[in-house]
Amino acid sequence: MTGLLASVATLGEMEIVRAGGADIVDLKDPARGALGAWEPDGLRAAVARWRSWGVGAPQLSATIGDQPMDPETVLRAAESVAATGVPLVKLGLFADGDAAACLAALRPLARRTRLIAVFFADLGVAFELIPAAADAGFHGVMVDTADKGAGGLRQRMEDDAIDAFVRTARARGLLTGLAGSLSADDIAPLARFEPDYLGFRGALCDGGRTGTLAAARVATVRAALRSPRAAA
Ligand SMILES: O=C[C@H](O)COP(=O)(O)O
Repeated sequence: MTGLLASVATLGEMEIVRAGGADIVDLKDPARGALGAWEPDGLRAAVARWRSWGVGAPQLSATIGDQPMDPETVLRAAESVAATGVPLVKLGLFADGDAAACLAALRPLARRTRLIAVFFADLGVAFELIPAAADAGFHGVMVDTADKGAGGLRQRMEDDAIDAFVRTARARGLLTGLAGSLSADDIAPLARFEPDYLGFRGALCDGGRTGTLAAARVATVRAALRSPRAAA
């Protein structure tokens, strides 16, 4: 079954999505961009909260912020998030620099932290960077959207290309995730491609992705992921 990655902006939201059955609790500040980062103090508090959950807890991930594609900058940001104890660190591959050099620069960190490279459907997905991420020791790859006002994943990327992304990544042993202004209606069509996770923020909130996360919305998405055909 495809799992639920739920992006949260506060400790209170962490508890809501944990109670709602999220498989990955993803620490992200949506007001700061597509991959907006929490402050280090907040990350440390979130790690402490996550550890207090004990056995059976969902996984914990965090984003490093929308960083320019400069290897030193990206490495520093990823190391600073990893240093807080977050076990899964997500970083975006933007179109403004040398993403391949950034992936290579992260190789030492990938030996001690599980890294997820996030591609952006609306910036153009460079398929050749999927094996580059695997070669650098990354744990997984996702596709998301960078411009949250410009349509969801399925408006910005053809189904065939989404399918090819998942298959290419899986063939390299990478964990796979799909996100990008997804709604419950996107679950059945995307579940067909059997990604490991679908990621959500906006659909979980009253008032859009910078609004208030609502338990009822989490329940709707969780149920649709359990029975995608019934939800179609
Ligand atoms: O990683 C998943 C994202 O937080 C999805 O955010 P979104 O549903 O608002 O595009």
